[in-house]
Order: sequence, then C-alpha cells, then structure tokens
Amino acid sequence: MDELNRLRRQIDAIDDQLHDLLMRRTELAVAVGAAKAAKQPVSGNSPAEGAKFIRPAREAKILRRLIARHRGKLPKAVVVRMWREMISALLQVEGPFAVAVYAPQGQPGYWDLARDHYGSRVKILTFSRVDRALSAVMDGSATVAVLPFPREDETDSWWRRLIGSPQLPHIIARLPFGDPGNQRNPDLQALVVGRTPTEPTDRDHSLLVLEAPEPISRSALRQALANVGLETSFIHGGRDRRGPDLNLVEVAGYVAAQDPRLTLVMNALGKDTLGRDARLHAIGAYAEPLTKAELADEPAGGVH
Ligand SMILES: O=C(O)C(=O)C[C@]1(C(=O)O)C=C[C@@H](O)C=C1
Repeated sequence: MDELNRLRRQIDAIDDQLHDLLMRRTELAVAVGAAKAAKQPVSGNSPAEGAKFIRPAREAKILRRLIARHRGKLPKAVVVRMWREMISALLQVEGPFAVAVYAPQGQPGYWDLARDHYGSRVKILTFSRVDRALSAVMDGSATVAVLPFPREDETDSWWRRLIGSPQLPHIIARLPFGDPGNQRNPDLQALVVGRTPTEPTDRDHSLLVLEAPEPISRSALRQALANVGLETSFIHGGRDRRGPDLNLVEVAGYVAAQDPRLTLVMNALGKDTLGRDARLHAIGAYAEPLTKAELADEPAGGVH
C-alpha cells in the first residue's frame, strides 16, 4: 500500500472515532436536557421554554478550556466554530430555541453574529427595529435576542426596558465569543438577552443600571463601586425622550441581581436633595469573549 492510502486509512479510522464520540455526546446532551426538564417542567414547544436549557456560562467554560489546551496547526478559531455548531445543535436537540436578531435592510452584521454563534441551522427571526427584537424575547416568540452593544451617544436604549421586575429578560452573553472570521462587519459587537439565569464563569462582566432622580457624578459612582471592589469598565448616559435619565454601567466581575454590594453602593450614594434614593439594578452578565492572545495560533508552517 502506498503512503497516501496508508494515511487515508488512518483518517477513516479517526473519522469513525470522532463520529462515534459525537453520537455519544448527543446521547449525553439528551440526558442533560431530560435532567433539566425534570427540575423545571417544560410546557409545550414555545421558544420561551428554551431558557430552561441554554447555559451560556457552561458553553463559555467549555470553549476556554479547549482553546487553552489546543495544539497544532488547526486554527483555534476553527475549533471554536466547530464546537459552537455542535453545542448549539445539541441545545436545539434538548429543547425549543429561536433567536431574534436586529437585522435592518442592508445591515446583516448581527445576523452573521447570531448564525456564527448559534449555528447554521438555528431558527432566526429578523427585526428591522431593536425594540421589536427585544419584544420577541419578552413575548416568548424567541429564546434570546442579539442586540447592538450599547453606545454612549444612543437614544431610546433597549437596556432601559430591562429594569422594573425580576421576571424581565436580562443580558446573558456577548458576541462574538471567538474570532469574528469573515463576518461582513468584523468590528460589530452584540449583547444577547434572554431569560435563562446567569451563572458566573471565572471571567465575567456585569451590566448595571443606575436610576437616580438627580444626576450623580460619574466619578462618585466609580468611587462607590470601587469601594465595594467593583472596577468600572464604562458608564454611559441614558437620556430618553419619554423616561427618566438612567446610566448604564459595566463592571468587571460577576454581579447577580441580589448581590449585596448593590445595596452598599446605593447606601453610599445616599439621598438626593429631596431625600430620594438612587437605585442600582443588575441587568445581567456575560462571560468575557476569548481574547486575541487566547486565539493566537502557532506560526504557520508546513509545505506550501
Ligand atoms: O451542559 C449543559 O447544560 C448542556 O446542556 C450541554 C451543552 C453542551 O453541548 O455542552 C449544550 C447546551 C448548553 O447551553 C450548554 C452545554
């Protein structure tokens, strides 16, 4: 047998092993799905029920672990893509799932992010308005929504709708998690909103909304957060024609809705001149995406 045939025989044997393992992993995901459904009964096939199955923190931890151990010439970005396709497919084996995406005419960027993260077969509902995409999660016609990462200069910010009740959806992920690849808009960043409970990984960022009847200086807010060990990554103003001024604050680390540090910060900010309290709401957290350094590959080599 010549060398080429001998190598191809080895590849066939490996393909069989990979395929066997893939089928075995599918059986395990089915069992995981059944365990989740036993804890939280699932009623019907609505995409809203998908919140009982998706675990963004677990997905992030799987990918970080594999990328850290990866060796050889297969690009890490490809490993991420293969695992994203598999994990998302298995999530959809476990239960119903649909993604709402902000995708106005001529702006396919968020659609690319959604497809890259949730896989080539995921059901995508497109909306030409951000608030409609968020509403799809609110009304249960989508499991998650892929929305523009907030900007300082925006008005009518979608994140304003995440405060007011613990039943509301919250931020659960940031996209892209891996390399943007050949996306049509490689600089685009998105946040994902859904109803699945957030969980910490070892590297997270959390989003807070400050609701203050009178403006509070950004430096006072940064200091009050620093005093409880929370480092601010940004503070955005949130002017709105219809509602009160709110600030969006991102901090490093994981802050749950009931985190006691929020009360400490609110107390430290004190009352305004009319005796009114400032309120700080946690509106979700995301696992930090893989960094460029983590995704860096071994120098190219081999025969060309
Ligand atoms: O670990 C779980 O909870 C799973 O459901 C399995 C799995 C996976 O395929 O690894 C699939 C979907 C979840 O979002 C996270 C991970």
